[in-house]
Amino acid sequence: MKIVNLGESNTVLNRFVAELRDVNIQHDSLRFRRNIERIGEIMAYEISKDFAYSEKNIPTPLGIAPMNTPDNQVVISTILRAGLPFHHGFLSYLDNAENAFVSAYRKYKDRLNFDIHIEYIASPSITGKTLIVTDPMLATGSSMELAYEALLTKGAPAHVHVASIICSKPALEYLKKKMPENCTIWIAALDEGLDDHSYIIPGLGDAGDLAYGAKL
Ligand SMILES: O=P(O)(O)OC[C@H]1O[C@H](OP(=O)(O)OP(=O)(O)O)[C@H](O)[C@@H]1O
Ligand SMILES: O=c1cc[nH]c(=O)[nH]1
Ligand SMILES: [Mg+2]
Repeated sequence: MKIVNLGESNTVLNRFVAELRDVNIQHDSLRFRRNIERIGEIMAYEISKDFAYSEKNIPTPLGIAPMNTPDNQVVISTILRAGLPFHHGFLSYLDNAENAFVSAYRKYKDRLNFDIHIEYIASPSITGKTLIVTDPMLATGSSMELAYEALLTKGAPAHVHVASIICSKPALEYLKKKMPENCTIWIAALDEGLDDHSYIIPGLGDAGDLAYGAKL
């Protein structure tokens, strides 16, 4: 397993993450969604450096241009709801990828305890493919673990990329144990811990609500 924290380098990515976190900026939901999307675009570009490439002869109006292009069959998979703008960012750059969607939500038994429910999955076969599972937040890591388990009912991927924006240290430790050896975890920030409601501290709050509004 490999872990890549893109936030460790000083790039414009860190400004997009800062804007997601900033209470004075994050309530602009259009900007919030677009920043998640922009981070998806950057992460897709970074992950594409891990793909397998082969040379193809591309016909131009004036001749033949030898070009190295990727050969991986990619499936971008997203955990609803907060994953949607992230998914779109990935799809902007990996536009010939296939797509999968999984629903995961926290059902609170009381203020502190919850189960995660997976009720919906729409996915092509993932056998032999490069599976990218995207979700902007990894708090306990349970939604990612359960979504990945649900996706395994659709085949055995050749490689798995977990792509997230803010990951808590406990979630990273948890996923190191739960995800397979052929997995790379990509994050943009590693935060210290969780509050008693299992929200990431300092985190950004509720990504789904900030992107799409409060739910009942
Ligand atoms: O690592 P975990 O402890 O499982 O928490 C992370 C999950 O929480 C968020 O979704 P949420 O359940 O808030 O649903 P939403 O996107 O519909 O708001 C986030 O997008 C993850 O799916
Ligand atoms: O910090 C958190 C935890 C779960 N879901 C979120 O959107 N944020
Ligand atoms: Mg969710």
